[in-house]
Amino acid sequence: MTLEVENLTFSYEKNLRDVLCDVSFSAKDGDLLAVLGPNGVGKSTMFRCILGFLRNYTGSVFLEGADIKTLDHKQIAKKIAYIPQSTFPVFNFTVLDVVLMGLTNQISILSEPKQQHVDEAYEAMKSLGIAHLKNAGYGEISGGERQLALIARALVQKAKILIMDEPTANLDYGNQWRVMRRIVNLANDGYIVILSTHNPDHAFLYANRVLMIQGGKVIADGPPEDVMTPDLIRDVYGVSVCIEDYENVNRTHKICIPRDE
Ligand SMILES: Nc1ncnc2c1ncn2[C@@H]1O[C@H](COP(=O)(O)OP(=O)(O)OP(=O)(O)O)[C@@H](O)[C@H]1O
Repeated sequence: MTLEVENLTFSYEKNLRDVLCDVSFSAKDGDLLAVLGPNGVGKSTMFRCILGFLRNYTGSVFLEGADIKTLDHKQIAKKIAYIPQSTFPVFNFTVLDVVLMGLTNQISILSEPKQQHVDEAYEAMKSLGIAHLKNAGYGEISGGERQLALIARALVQKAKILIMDEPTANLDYGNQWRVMRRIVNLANDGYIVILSTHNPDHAFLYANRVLMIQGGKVIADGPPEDVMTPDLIRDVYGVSVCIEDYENVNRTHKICIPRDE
């Protein structure tokens, strides 16, 4: 699987400033790409373009060589699963219903799901520690639990590319580690994972590549240790950091995963 983004340029309204400007990058099997950048620089907008939600951009997005604009949402959903930043519920489905939506390429949400699909959804929920919530209303669980439900929904979709918009933003410390470990395992299994995060530790420790975005432009793309220098972080975020703590970390995927309790 390959994803190629070429010279992506987008503005929400004609004659307004470009939110994305000439963004180019590519990702291949096994990449865990962390997209970093301050609030409002265009990370979610870039994801929406890649996913085909926004189409009036210039430039191109190629999914396995096919221009994404030629694919409909179902075709895209077979290859890309998306975890949105907002977990706000629109309808009060049960948690199980929401997770089953990840299988809508295989089942109709209007018919009764097969036991096999329910089992699959249940296993995904169990692996994320939310199986006990299966009959709870999606609108009646916490923000972190909703985020885990959306991750479970993406997992059952079995798409080889996962685009995750701040997937750990609502999670407690333990769940952050568990979800990051799961993400790393997926990348080790050959999935392409592209995630935005405001947690530089996650990017530094787990990603094999970091894309730094500022003002809608990619200002750096490379291994974390090359991109996340104190100078660049000061330029982008206006804060001084010390990265010495990471110096002795063997930043390979497997070693940085905390051991199971
Ligand atoms: N629907 C919209 N209509 C007009 N402008 C929008 C819309 N959505 C986002 N924007 C603007 O586009 C810019 C980029 O927003 P985007 O959500 O992509 O940023 P982001 O990097 O994901 O930010 P954050 O880290 O805060 O989530 C911002 O200036 C935002 O105000």
